[in-house]
Amino acid sequence: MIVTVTANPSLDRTIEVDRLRRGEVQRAVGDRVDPGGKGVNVSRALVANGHATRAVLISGGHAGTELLDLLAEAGVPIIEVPVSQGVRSNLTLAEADGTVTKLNEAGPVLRAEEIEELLDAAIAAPPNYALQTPSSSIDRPTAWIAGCGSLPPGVGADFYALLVDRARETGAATVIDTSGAALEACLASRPDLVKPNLEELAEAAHTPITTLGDAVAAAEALREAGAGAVLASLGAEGAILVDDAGVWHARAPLAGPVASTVGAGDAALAGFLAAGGHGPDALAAAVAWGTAAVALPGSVMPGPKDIDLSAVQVVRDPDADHVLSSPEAS
Ligand SMILES: O=P(O)(O)OC[C@@]1(O)O[C@H](CO)[C@@H](O)[C@@H]1O
Repeated sequence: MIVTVTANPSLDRTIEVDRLRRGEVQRAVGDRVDPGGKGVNVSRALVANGHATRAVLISGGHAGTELLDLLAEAGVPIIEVPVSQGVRSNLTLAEADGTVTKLNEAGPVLRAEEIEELLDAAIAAPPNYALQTPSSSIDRPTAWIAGCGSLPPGVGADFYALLVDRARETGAATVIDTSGAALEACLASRPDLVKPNLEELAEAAHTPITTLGDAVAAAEALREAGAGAVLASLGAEGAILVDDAGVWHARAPLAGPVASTVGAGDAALAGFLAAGGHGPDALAAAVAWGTAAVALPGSVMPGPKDIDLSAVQVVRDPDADHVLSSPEAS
């Protein structure tokens, strides 16, 4: 069972234009609405591939109602924590050449009691972690709590640190996918895994990253600060996994043109957890799921027919001098 926790979910609106011309009135050539927020996307990807999950999220306002309706349509089991202000809407402007401009709202201001209810809901679902995960087998956990995404106003940067501390009491393993102060603050609580993208990794390690060696060194710095393992998504360059057992790099060729990079990192995390959340096979799954997501519009999550594990190449101790290309958008 993989429980995702999204403190700042969103209704993701995607507007497609041939080419964005700032300051002009333009007609969209396409549009779509997806349920959004990083943890929500991880749960959507898991459901699309037949894995057990629950999405714990806040809900409120018209956007929140629409978000819950879309999740029900997609068959995503949810635990909602009603809040007084409305869930945000995030806007993606997608141009024909693959350029993506993303405008994310800050999100609703949460009250102290709403934050507490969200933490309680995360820990309460499901109630039988201890049965699923003997405390000594954290290397191969069967239950994960995944805290994903930005934190809305009113939520302290220590939210994920609190989540990790409380999750530990349940026997579940923890993964945190966030950025900035929230990522740095969670490390002291020693999450089992963190999943930054390239920019988030560089920011958290306070170092520029231009080569694979730089990325591995930054991941090691996050491990020294408390993370058990680091799964870093590197956009077109695939992903690296750095843990107690070693360093691996995996990548896969794109199957077709880039439709949308939004949510690709979330699909990658879902693939990693679905494949056991540990080791090079899980890394290969992460890259297969993430690569499949890039070929799909908006933040559509890939299903089994989209995912090609055989196209992924995994290398142990990759070439540290390899210069990385484009950063990931998410
Ligand atoms: O503002 P955050 O929480 O960092 O990111 C939110 C978001 O951009 O992440 C998902 C893609 O990863 C989208 O569904 C959503 O709009």
